[in-house]
Amino acid sequence: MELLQSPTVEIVGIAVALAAVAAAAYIYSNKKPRDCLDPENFKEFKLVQRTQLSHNVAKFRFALPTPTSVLGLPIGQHISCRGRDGQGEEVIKPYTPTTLDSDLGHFELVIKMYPQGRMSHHFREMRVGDYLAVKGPKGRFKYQPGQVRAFGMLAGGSGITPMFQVARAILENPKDRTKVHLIYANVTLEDILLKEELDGLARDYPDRFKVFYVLNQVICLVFFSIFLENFGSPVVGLPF
Ligand SMILES: Cc1cc2nc3c(=O)[nH]c(=O)nc-3n(C[C@H](O)[C@H](O)[C@H](O)COP(=O)(O)OP(=O)(O)OC[C@H]3O[C@@H](n4cnc5c(N)ncnc54)[C@H](O)[C@@H]3O)c2cc1C
Repeated sequence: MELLQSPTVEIVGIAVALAAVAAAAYIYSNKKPRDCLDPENFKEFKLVQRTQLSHNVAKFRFALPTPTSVLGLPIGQHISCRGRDGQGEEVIKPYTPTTLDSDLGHFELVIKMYPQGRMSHHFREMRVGDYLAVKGPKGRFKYQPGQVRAFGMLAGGSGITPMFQVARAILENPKDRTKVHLIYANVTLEDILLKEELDGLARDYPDRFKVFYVLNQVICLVFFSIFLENFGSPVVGLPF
């Protein structure tokens, strides 16, 4: 009893308690959020939001286990998604999320659904509350900041999603000074995926990001404007 009441013991006790609190706070603040992907096994993620972007394109948002969880996908890599086609047969296809690990608690896929596409059928049928089986990360390419001075990217249709993922990661990293030039081809204006987001990047990072849209139906006009923008003078003698 006497010992417990001694002021020296009390001070030591308080110091020990404070040190424990400080250590806990340090460990908590340095704890890396747990990755949710498993490269060997499919894991199920719940569809929490589905937004139709055009007649055949939709954005799917899937919840991660907690609001602070991260998917854990290295920049430049993709995931495998498993579903069932119109005949009920299993189908597995690769997709690149448009979200990064800086987006906590969820990940998003922008999917173009083809009328006869097998996995397209699965996504077309998915409703909020359904689960998607996902495995990953997959792929050999992993982006490291400063890897190159500038990226020249060429994408068509839904091939934009890997480019968007890498471009976003580069541009949103204030320590990365890499430049990105993207030529993005589609059939019509309505087919351009993520246009608002790409235009947003071009607006926010004018010195580091340039996007050029190429359309089948107005291809000459677009090449003409690309030429004007880059060389500053009208093109003479082109065959159109
Ligand atoms: C690394 C990577 C990332 C990708 N990321 C994305 C992404 O983020 N978003 C995205 O939308 N796509 C992405 N893709 C493409 C995706 O993997 C699929 O290829 C796409 O969704 C089509 O798959 P599907 O099973 O629906 O079509 P499939 O069944 O493979 O059909 C492909 C095409 O053939 C046509 N077709 C199929 N059957 C017939 C038939 N009997 N007769 C005539 N035509 C037919 C379909 O209409 C379609 O045009 C990515 C691909 C890769 C390699």
